[in-house]
Amino acid sequence: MIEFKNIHKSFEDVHAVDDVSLRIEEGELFGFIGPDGAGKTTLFRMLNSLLIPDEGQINLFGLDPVKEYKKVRQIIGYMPGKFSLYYDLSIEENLQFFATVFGTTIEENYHLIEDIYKQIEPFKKRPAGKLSGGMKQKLALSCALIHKPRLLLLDEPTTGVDAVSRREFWEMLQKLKEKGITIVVSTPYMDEAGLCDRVALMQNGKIHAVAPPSEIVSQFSDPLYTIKVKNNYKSLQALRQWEFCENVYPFGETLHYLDKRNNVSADVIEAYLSSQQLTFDKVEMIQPDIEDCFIALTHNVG
Ligand SMILES: Nc1ncnc2c1ncn2[C@@H]1O[C@H](COP(=O)(O)OP(=O)(O)OP(=O)(O)O)[C@@H](O)[C@H]1O
Repeated sequence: MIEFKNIHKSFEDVHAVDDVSLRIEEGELFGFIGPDGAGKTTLFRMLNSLLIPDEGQINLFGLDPVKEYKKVRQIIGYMPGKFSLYYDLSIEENLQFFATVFGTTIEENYHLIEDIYKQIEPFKKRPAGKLSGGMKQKLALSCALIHKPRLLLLDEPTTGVDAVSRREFWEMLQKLKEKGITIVVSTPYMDEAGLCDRVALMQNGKIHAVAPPSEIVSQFSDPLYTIKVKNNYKSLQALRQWEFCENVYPFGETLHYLDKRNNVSADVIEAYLSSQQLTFDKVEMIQPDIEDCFIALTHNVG
């Protein structure tokens, strides 16, 4: 079990992590979801003993990362946001290096990385600096796993990686979870939230919700509308000025709209848009996804 109790960390006047308390069970695939600057990296760096909290305690499988940092570093496989690889070393040399640092050998834990490593093994003599984003990511994951960690800590592992490699990466994480490794991952991509057992929605150093993704979505009870308009910016401004508007935001190529009244129909919204001389395709009630929930939870929160 991993437990954060009232964790605070500031950098001068920035509250990077602001009173975070939560518990992650052993064997979970747990995600921290939040935009840049939410505090995810700072939280991860305290968990793996690279930063000391200003206040609060962390319990990592019974260890205190401040007092027992040497033991903590042995049981964590950390993949930082910026790639951790040595670019002048080849694939094979990078892996060898990480195995040696942790006092193990590639052979000893090869079974753990086999599925991932065999995809890059044909290029094992190539320097890490000459690999594609997806290949670097697979190598970094292999390096983080080579000492058979109890916790795999992955800080934005899919940022800057193409869509196919992102999907493959999450499939690899599911397989590692089946092997009993606890996985804590951060991501700014809301669509990846649905692939975690539970997620924490984080912004401005605070956790706004912790639950399985399906539960977060099911708690969203307000009617939500999608509006396809010709001019998103003009329509956004007009809707924001409408007295009944609870919230409106761009969502892909459409707008998502919430009304202060509970029983408003799409026709009423269409009538308002027409009265403002705005051209639209249609207004439809839709089911929210995790991104809508994130926006709703953090709406009006400083
Ligand atoms: N060493 C530091 N010195 C000063 N400010 C910092 C430092 N590290 C982080 N911060 C600030 O703390 C806040 C949280 O940053 P953090 O890196 O933890 O967020 P994040 O969610 O990981 O986002 P990102 O993807 O941008 O790293 C940001 O405002 C950041 O500028």
